[in-house]
Amino acid sequence: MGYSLCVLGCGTMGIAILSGVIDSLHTSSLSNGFQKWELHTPGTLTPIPDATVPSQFTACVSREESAQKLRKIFGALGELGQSVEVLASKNLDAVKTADVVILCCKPQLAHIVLSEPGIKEALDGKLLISILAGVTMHQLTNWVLPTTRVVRAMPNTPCKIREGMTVVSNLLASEYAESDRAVILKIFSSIGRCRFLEEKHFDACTALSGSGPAFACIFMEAMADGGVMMGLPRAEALELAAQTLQGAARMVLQSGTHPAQIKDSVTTPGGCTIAGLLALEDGKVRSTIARSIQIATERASELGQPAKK
Ligand SMILES: NC(=O)C1=CN([C@@H]2O[C@H](COP(=O)(O)OP(=O)(O)OC[C@H]3O[C@@H](n4cnc5c(N)ncnc54)[C@H](OP(=O)(O)O)[C@@H]3O)[C@@H](O)[C@H]2O)C=CC1
Ligand SMILES: O=C(O)[C@@H]1CCC=N1
Repeated sequence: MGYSLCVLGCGTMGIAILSGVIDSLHTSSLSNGFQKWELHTPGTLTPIPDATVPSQFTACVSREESAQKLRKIFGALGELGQSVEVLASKNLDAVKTADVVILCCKPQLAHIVLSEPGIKEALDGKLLISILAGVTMHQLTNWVLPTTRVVRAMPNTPCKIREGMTVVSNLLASEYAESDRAVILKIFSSIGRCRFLEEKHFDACTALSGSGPAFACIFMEAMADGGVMMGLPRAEALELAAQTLQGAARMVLQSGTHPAQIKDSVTTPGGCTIAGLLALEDGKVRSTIARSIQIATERASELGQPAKK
């Protein structure tokens, strides 16, 4: 029916991706792994298996303690009819039985994980999706056999609630490019938005959307703090801040409204919004936020690279 998906290094991001994908299988009409129905013989509808939908899941970690935690997390998802096999220090067994592998370990461990005896061979002819910040296609393709199809993806933590943003590097030409693209789109579109971009943009994407939830949450927390300063209860202040950011973001995404237009429409002449905006500008908020993306991009480019002497 479907294929076997292995998450190699199932920590924060691995859990976010697997949880989102399994949730999407449960809630979508594709949950049975069939794409559509076909009229084979008159009056008989036969399901066509969807080869882009995963149906078996493996999560790999290094420590048994982490495996125990994952079994609890994914045990709950088992009630949705999907089970995840959790393995500690058994990467080779997992990769051997997988069709598609998502590499989610720390960037500095990538080479060690991929050089474990037998892993290269186990990845032969398979699709390897790396979500590691800073580890380049050039490095990854050097660490596997030429027959392994490698692609980079940069997702973010909201994948866990299927509101993620994932950027995927353009696929290398191969006879599998089209089917790989379909598999990748199925995984990452099921847990949020997904778009393809050239690899040269990856460090910037890592900073903007990969790290972005952390930056957005600093802004959100600060807005809530301001509300608390002015006497709002903490919980309500946070709800107001979060829903306001979500609303503004949805206006941009859904109707294509430019952020400056939204800002202008909120800003009544002589009103309170312009007073607040000027205070923000006094604090150089725009350059501070833009510089944080610049600095994070520069740091992303160093991750997974040999330390400079
Ligand atoms: N966090 C984020 O928001 C994002 C992270 N990324 C990228 O995702 C990757 C993972 O980040 P994150 O999830 O935060 O990190 P975590 O530390 O949460 O997860 C790393 C996982 O790797 C496992 N691991 C360690 N050594 C091995 C090994 N030898 N074999 C198999 N598994 C191993 C760990 O298991 P154990 O606990 O047993 O050691 C752990 O489960 C990084 O490369 C990062 O750049 C990309 C986008 C967003
Ligand atoms: O902080 C990091 O290095 C990772 C990559 C993007 C988000 N978290």
